[in-house]
Amino acid sequence: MKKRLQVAVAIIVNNDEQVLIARRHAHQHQGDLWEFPGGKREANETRLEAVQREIHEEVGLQVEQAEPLMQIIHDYPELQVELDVWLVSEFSGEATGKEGQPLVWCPLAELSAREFPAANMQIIERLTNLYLV
Ligand SMILES: Nc1nc2c([nH]c(=O)n2[C@@H]2O[C@H](COP(=O)(O)OP(=O)(O)OP(=O)(O)O)[C@@H](O)[C@H]2O)c(=O)[nH]1
Ligand SMILES: [Mg+2]
Repeated sequence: MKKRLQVAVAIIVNNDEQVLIARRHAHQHQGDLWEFPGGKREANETRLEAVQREIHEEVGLQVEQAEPLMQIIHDYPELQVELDVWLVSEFSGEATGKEGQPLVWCPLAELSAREFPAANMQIIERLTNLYLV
């Protein structure tokens, strides 16, 4: 059986309609691609706690309020991921790459020009519709 990972990811949009993206390290799964910050949910954690913890650990922001946006199950050849995608409506702090990863506030209109893992395609489509229509 393939491994299945539950992954909490955050769509963090600022007042200039830019979304926070990070570049995955070369050695990671789906390396060198852009991602929305987040990571694997731990046992004993709710989905909301997972996204709050991951965002604090990876980019140093406090998630003050977030709403579930969508869930995506995607099969990579080597593993299956369940992306639990949150739209962060309120946050505080300054974003920094706590794990040495490059961070960019990317204008929503330019998201589709970046390379993301295949599982992210539906998210990009959804965001484009939400904000640019
Ligand atoms: N964070 C994040 N992971 C994603 C995205 N899209 C996607 O397919 N993934 C996949 O989700 C899985 C888990 O994410 P992760 O590597 O961030 O997990 P993590 O922060 O707990 O990493 P760690 O194992 O180094 O502690 C990876 O296999 C990654 O390729 C995305 O937009 N953001
Ligand atoms: Mg991560």
